[in-house]
Amino acid sequence: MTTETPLLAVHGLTRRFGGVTAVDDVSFTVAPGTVRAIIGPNGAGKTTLLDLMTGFTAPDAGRVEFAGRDITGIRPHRLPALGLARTFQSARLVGTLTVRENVMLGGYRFTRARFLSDGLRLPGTRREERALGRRADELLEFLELGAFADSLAGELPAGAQRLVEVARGLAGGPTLLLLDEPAAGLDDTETGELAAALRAVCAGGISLVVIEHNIELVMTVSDHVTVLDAGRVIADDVPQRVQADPAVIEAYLGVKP
Ligand SMILES: Nc1ncnc2c1ncn2[C@@H]1O[C@H](COP(=O)(O)OP(=O)(O)OP(=O)(O)O)[C@@H](O)[C@H]1O
Repeated sequence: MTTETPLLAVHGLTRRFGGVTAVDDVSFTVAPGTVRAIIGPNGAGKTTLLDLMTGFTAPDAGRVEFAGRDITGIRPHRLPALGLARTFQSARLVGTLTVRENVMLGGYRFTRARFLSDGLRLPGTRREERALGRRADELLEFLELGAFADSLAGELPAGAQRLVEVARGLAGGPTLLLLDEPAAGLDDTETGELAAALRAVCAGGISLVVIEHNIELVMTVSDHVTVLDAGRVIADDVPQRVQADPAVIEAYLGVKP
């Protein structure tokens, strides 16, 4: 891969559900160490697009390349080993586990061999677990969450929980992390802290794709923004230009500016 090669390239992705084209010929790229936000009104196709990029849904047309390799239709559990991780709106933290344990969960590789060695508690497994714990502590320090490592995740404020989800996403050492509405339910202060953390992650060389409704977060963290409406890309530009784009304003507000 050359420095010009995008880390992620989405070409003409299309997915229909009956008469609805949820994602309609969508293309974009993500360069190494950059942030691309995907925004759009409710029902625009954002979640379907994320599912298409991560093998949870098969496309009717188009393809996805990651680090120069075609990953279209790949089984989702194979992605972490390639360096692609994802957070889920529907899979928040395990409230009854500590923050450290939650982050460690993101680093496990669930294979048949692993299942057996874990069950037998072999020495290699214990070594690996200690390494995962150290990695979790490093990530928590990096995200300024070290003081919470032994707290139960369910007892943390919403903003800190969302940062722990980012740490869990990073635990497997991805080069690309896809975040599904990381700012949902956060107040302005918490959103600002999340934005700073995401910029720090990116400065460390990790690329991000962020699906988000919170425009404040999108404007602060993104290098590029893709705007979807009814499955189609209606804008693809830097945040300042997207914010001023008449088609984007119309899609969001339902009025011509
Ligand atoms: N499994 C499915 N079966 C039928 N229709 C679906 C399915 N998944 C999504 N759709 C439809 O595809 C379109 C895009 O949905 P999608 O959830 O991807 O949008 P979204 O931008 O993520 O919306 P939101 O912001 O509300 O989460 C919608 O019209 C939705 O009803």
